[in-house]
Amino acid sequence: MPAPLSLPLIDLSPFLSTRPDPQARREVANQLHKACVEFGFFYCTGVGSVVSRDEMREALAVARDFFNRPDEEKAKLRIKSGDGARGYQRIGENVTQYKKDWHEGWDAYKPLPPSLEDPSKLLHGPNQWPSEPASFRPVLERWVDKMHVIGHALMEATAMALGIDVGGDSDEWQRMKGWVSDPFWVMRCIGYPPLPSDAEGVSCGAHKDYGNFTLLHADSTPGALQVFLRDPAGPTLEGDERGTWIDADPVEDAFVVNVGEMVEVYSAGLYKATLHRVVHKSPTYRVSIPFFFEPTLEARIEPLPSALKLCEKLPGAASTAPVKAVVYGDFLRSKVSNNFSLEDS
Ligand SMILES: O=C(O)CCC(=O)C(=O)O
Ligand SMILES: [Fe+2]
Repeated sequence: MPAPLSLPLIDLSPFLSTRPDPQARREVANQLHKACVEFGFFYCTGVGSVVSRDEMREALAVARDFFNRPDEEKAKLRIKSGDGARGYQRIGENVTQYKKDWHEGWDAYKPLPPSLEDPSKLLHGPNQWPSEPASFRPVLERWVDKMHVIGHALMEATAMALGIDVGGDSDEWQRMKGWVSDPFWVMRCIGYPPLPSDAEGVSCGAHKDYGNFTLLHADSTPGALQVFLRDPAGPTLEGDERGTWIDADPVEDAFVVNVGEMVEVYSAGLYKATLHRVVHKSPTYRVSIPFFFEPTLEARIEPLPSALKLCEKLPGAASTAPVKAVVYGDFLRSKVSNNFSLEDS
């Protein structure tokens, strides 16, 4: 029997070091290129200079403590119909492909300047931070800052992976940096009770992430997150793609990173956003914290010339349909408004 496939591990430390080693960076960029063409997913290690093991534990602990709070307390933070995005959702309120997801969640987005805040407008409300546990907000605000450091490092590694010169002032690298000059980040805390055998959906239905990079930190529960490996001869049909579901079990001190649909656009279809889902059946309460390192709302994301050149060299890996430019904010608004159950019970 062939060994079960697992996602590649990439040590990002050369991109986080203050003393750059060009050869080490080149090697990481090459690994990233291969991982993004083949999987759209990888484990990111070597982040200890940014986030310690204790901080990783603490982030999960405050999220778990929040989910343990009484339902009435969590309900006060429920996502309101106006902003439609920031706050708490009970089990079943998040919907993927018309099926209710078996998880509860709390979502925060980059805050808007007070002059632009308007809770009656999609995404324009304030974040609804819980007051208990008291350390929830300071711990997770620090987390947001740290995820930005890793996000920017991933951006540089991706530029190199696409063959872009990041040392000088190349126009393409300037453009990429501009796209993430003020990321419209999203952070979710997700709590997964065991999936009942009669649930109509799964813990989190199969989907692709829509933005730039997702940095997922989850507790040690195995057999929950699954990634769809595209394979024309694979046993499973998901939408119009054939492939195989593989487990993406947690690796200590590593993030699970995946590329979203915006990377697919600027890499001209070379680095594909990949379907993933959560099917959590074991009898524990699983907690995860995906952080979405996204473009600025105004960024007009378009296929990069270097990516188009690479596609000519790798015709099999590239997208068959031409990839169109999109303004990230427009794309995001269309996605967010589709994500929630319409029931208001
Ligand atoms: O909880 C997880 O492992 C994955 C969550 C996820 O895919 C998402 O929120 O986009
Ligand atoms: Fe996801």
